[in-house]
Amino acid sequence: MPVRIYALAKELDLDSKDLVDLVKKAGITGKGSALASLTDDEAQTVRDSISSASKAAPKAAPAATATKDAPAKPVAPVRDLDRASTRRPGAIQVGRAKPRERDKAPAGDTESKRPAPVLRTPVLKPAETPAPAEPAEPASPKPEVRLKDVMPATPKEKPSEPASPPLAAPTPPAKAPAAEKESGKQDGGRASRIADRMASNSGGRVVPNRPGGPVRRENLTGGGKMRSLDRASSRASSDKPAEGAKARKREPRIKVNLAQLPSAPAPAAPAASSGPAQKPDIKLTRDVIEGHKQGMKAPLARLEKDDAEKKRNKKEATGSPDFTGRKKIIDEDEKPRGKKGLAGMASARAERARGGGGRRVIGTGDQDRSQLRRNRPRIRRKGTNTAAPRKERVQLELPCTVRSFCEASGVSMSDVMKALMGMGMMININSEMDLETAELVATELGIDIELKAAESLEDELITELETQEDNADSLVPRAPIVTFLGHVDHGKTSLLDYLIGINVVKGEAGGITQHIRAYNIEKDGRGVTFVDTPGHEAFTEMRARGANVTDIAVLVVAADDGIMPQTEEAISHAKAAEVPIVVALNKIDLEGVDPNRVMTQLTEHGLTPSEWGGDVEIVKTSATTGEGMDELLETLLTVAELNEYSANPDRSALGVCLEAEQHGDKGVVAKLVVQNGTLRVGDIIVCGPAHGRVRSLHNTLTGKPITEAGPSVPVSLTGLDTPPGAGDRFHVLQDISQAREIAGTREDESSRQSLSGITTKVSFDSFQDLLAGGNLAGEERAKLNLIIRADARGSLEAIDKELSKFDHPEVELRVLQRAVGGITLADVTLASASDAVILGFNVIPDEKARQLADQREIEIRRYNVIYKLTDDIRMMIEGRLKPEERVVELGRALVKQVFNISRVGTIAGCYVAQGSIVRGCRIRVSRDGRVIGEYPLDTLRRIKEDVKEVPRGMECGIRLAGFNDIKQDDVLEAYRIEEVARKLD
Ligand SMILES: Nc1nc2c(ncn2[C@@H]2O[C@H](COP(=O)(O)OP(=O)(O)OP(=O)(O)O)[C@@H](O)[C@H]2O)c(=O)[nH]1
Repeated sequence: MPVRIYALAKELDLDSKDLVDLVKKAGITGKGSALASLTDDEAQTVRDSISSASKAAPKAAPAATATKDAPAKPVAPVRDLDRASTRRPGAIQVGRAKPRERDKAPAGDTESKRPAPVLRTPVLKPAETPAPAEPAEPASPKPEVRLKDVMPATPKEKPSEPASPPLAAPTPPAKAPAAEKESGKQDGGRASRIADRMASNSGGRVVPNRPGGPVRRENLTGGGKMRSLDRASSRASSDKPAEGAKARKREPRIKVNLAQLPSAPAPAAPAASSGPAQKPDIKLTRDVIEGHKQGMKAPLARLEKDDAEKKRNKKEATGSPDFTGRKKIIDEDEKPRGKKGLAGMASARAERARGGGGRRVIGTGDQDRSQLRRNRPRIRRKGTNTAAPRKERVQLELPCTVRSFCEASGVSMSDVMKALMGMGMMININSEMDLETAELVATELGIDIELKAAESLEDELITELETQEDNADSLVPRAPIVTFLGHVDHGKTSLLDYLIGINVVKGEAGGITQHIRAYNIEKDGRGVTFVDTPGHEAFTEMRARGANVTDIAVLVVAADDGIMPQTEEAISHAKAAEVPIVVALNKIDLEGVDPNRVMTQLTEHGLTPSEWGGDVEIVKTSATTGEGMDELLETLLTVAELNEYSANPDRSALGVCLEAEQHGDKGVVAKLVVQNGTLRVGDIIVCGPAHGRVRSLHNTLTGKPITEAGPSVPVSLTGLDTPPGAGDRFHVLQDISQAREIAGTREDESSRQSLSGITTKVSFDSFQDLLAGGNLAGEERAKLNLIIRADARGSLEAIDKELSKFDHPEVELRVLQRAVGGITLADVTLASASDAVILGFNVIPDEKARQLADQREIEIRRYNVIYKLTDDIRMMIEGRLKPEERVVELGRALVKQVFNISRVGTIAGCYVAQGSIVRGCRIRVSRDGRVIGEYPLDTLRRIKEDVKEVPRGMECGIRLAGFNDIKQDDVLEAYRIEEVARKLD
């Protein structure tokens, strides 16, 4: 019976990828994936080649010292890795840090009671290797992994403990063959094969312990007890004291030496304060502080000055006349009391000047006058700026109004308004400023601004739910979610119907899938969830909304049709989603079909069948006869098993809405897929702009009510207030008011965005900017996603060849899709979901594609010369996109009739369908979606009259300069070339 490589690898306890390599080495070709099947003979060949390699491996001999009489050997058991980690090619495989619960075996468990633990052949250092059976064969010169690296010491182990005597002496070499035979019987030589594999994988550097003997934990650890590798190895090496000592010397042991804590003296209690708390001698008055802020000198300087003045006044008071015209200042203490006459009058005036308060007048200089001014009660005048003092570093929460900006920054309202007007913005004080405006104003006013988006409930709750990591112990395997993609009528729905045992095809209007269907079925106790979409746009649309619900994509290709345009698109969409692809080569029952032709086509599209040495599984199916259906299901389950899809059913549910509609009687019915957690009736959920309490859940296949839905289960749900969109994610919350608030905020946000048309798609300019700004620094290499459409396969190949020459250390060009033909809606959807730029070579977008591209701001760059295309990419990468010649589209006209007039040429009678046709413009002629040429407009006439412009809805006659081969139904696009300076240069 044929056996899959994956299953054989399991049987041999090898990594599937390693076995694929071994199969190749064994001379069996066309088995490129772990899912490929081997016939009995091939499987036997592989087994034989592995065992012969094991015999040939020189490193096998040393381990032959092991016998069943020597249960404790210097061998380190290495636990098998998580299967996920073994999938990584080339990874050094060491034991899992924390074994899963199901992997743990109770101590003393016997081999027969528990499933055989998967043990890896140990790898020893040469010094630690027991005496080789055949001394002539050299030990590995350069060990790959050390024992202590692969086996952590048990907690009980004392690393510094001297090596104890060996538990069992190495078996004499003479006994080795018998031992090998004996042990080989026990496990069918599996360990031998593993040993061989490791020996061969490492190019003979790895020394397996026992090529023929069973590798059991009990054997290795002395009756089930874990033993330190170090100890085991030291025991082994103790047979050869010199070598063992050397090994010990080389192998540093881990010593845990804890330094003794110094006996620090107890901190002395603070001395009790003896007196009252000390108070400052001098208290600066408010005036002094204020004055100092305005540049007034320190009080000491002032006191010195006062002192000097006092002395001078004293002199003057003792007889010298005041020639300076200044008022004489007399110290109160020195004032001659009871003076009469002039002196008395002067003193009385001085007294009045002092205000009679007994306060000392310090002086009458400018400084004093300003102080007097400051002492006056302040009068608050109308219109005075009351804003907080201007700050340098401003923190602002977005969204902010002009008012809140002023308040936060301390800048006057008039200054902010002036700055806004200077930028051509006439907004009022309560207007909201977006991030960009706020930054511009801040720059204009020289304020350092730090803008903080206000933390919303969305961030707080939803982000937390999305990023919440599940404990490894709580994860259980879940059913894979499988999506069918392919060209129309290739049999997606029929296949799904057959698999789930219903017949939907007959019921479909016009035989075309109109709705997304999702069903969960069970096969041999394992579940699979199937999703059938009306087209790959729906699949990609979901990705565009960040809801990549698919685990595995089944590409359905009808064997009679082969790869069709929509198949090509589906391939690109599945590849862009980065999910495993399984091909169902359907309608294989039809007569005369040639599977090889389709397989060749698939190879050309980068999907090499596993039977041709690639890694894509191709299953020949017939939805009519049922041929290959079991194999398809089996393949899907195997892929799922290899990928180990898991989820935590014990957390609150989250998932994706596939579609929703308003029913007259039931209200909103939404079809959801639970991706993680369990959804229950009564749960409060928020899904896009909708929220509510789950009123009912129904099985999507049987329609029966259910109370809960676990991971990967699709359900029909009622209870939401409004229909969410396809691809909207749902979350379960604890509080209905929170759900309401989040849904409301989303609704507001989406209407705000649809009004402002904000999108953040990538363009050459923005990409160049990101590169220049180092915003992509986090990534190893910035990826520029491209979708290429060309007029012919030859052009595509030429473009491919040119693009392959780009080898930039920082930028990786990733072509998501390359196809022949005009730019379609699907291209724009894919570009939108994958942040790609569309490059059209001699092709034009159709009307729907153009509209969607405008709406979502997807950049479509069109070229008619290959070197211009490659030049643009090169210059963008090098950050020197020149001011470009931008094509300004003016309008398009359809050729209704053609008139050939002798001596005049061909006149196209046209109807202007969009924009207008303007004199002096250039005309691009397209036929069947392909550009066939670009020519200057020669004559533009309306009813025999030369006119300057013909607007939309009118008819006109057009003659082109240098082109007379216009045909009916040609599309004429009028454009003008403008030189536009690049935005950011
Ligand atoms: N002979 C033959 N006919 C098939 C097979 N599978 C599907 N068909 C027929 O092909 C036609 C299209 O099948 P559908 O299952 O509706 O194809 P589809 O890909 O789902 O089409 P859309 O829903 O339009 O995307 C139907 O008439 C089927 O009966 C097959 O394996 N063999």
